[in-house]
Amino acid sequence: MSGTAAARVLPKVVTFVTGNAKKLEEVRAILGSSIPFQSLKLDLSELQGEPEDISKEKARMAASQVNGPVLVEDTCLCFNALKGLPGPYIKWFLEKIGHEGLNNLLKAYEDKSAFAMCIFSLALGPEEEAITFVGKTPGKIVPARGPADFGWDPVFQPDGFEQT
Ligand SMILES: O=c1nc[nH]c2c1ncn2[C@H]1C[C@H](O)[C@@H](COP(=O)(O)OP(=O)(O)OP(=O)(O)O)O1
Ligand SMILES: [Mg+2]
Repeated sequence: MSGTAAARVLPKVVTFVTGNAKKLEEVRAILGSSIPFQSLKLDLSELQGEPEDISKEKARMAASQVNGPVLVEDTCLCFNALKGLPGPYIKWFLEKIGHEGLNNLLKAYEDKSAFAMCIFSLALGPEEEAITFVGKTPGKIVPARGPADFGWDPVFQPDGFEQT
């Protein structure tokens, strides 16, 4: 991050740090004007490990770059037949093997169920332990259909919905 970006960060305003424009759009729509926040586009390292640990560490890294309160979000797509994988690694799986490859991963299994998991972490500063919030949506992996403008949306059909 450049020094000028850090200088723009106001104290006591939470900075939502993401490199993903679609994600920012959704968070902005959800938070509205409920809390004062600004966004900062940083490409943070993709970490490995358990999803909650990854999210906490991501918040710590973001807070130390911003030097103030940050909110980060990490999205996992977890296949039950694969014990939760690709999970936090979905970004690279999607990039390398695409929607069809994600379906092929489950060819060997009857169970096509999956869940989308969003983990938000709020860190008040680089030295503070992040507070983590987890939300899960159950569904299943299906051949791609519908709008293809956001990540793995075309292959995930939430339970109780006819659309991906
Ligand atoms: O609602 C969603 N619907 C469909 N696809 C989604 C969604 N939300 C994230 N995605 C994609 C983006 C990325 O390929 C992977 C998560 O990786 P993830 O590290 O959380 O996102 P990212 O690196 O793009 O942004 P960030 O800079 O906030 O880490 O799933
Ligand atoms: Mg990321």
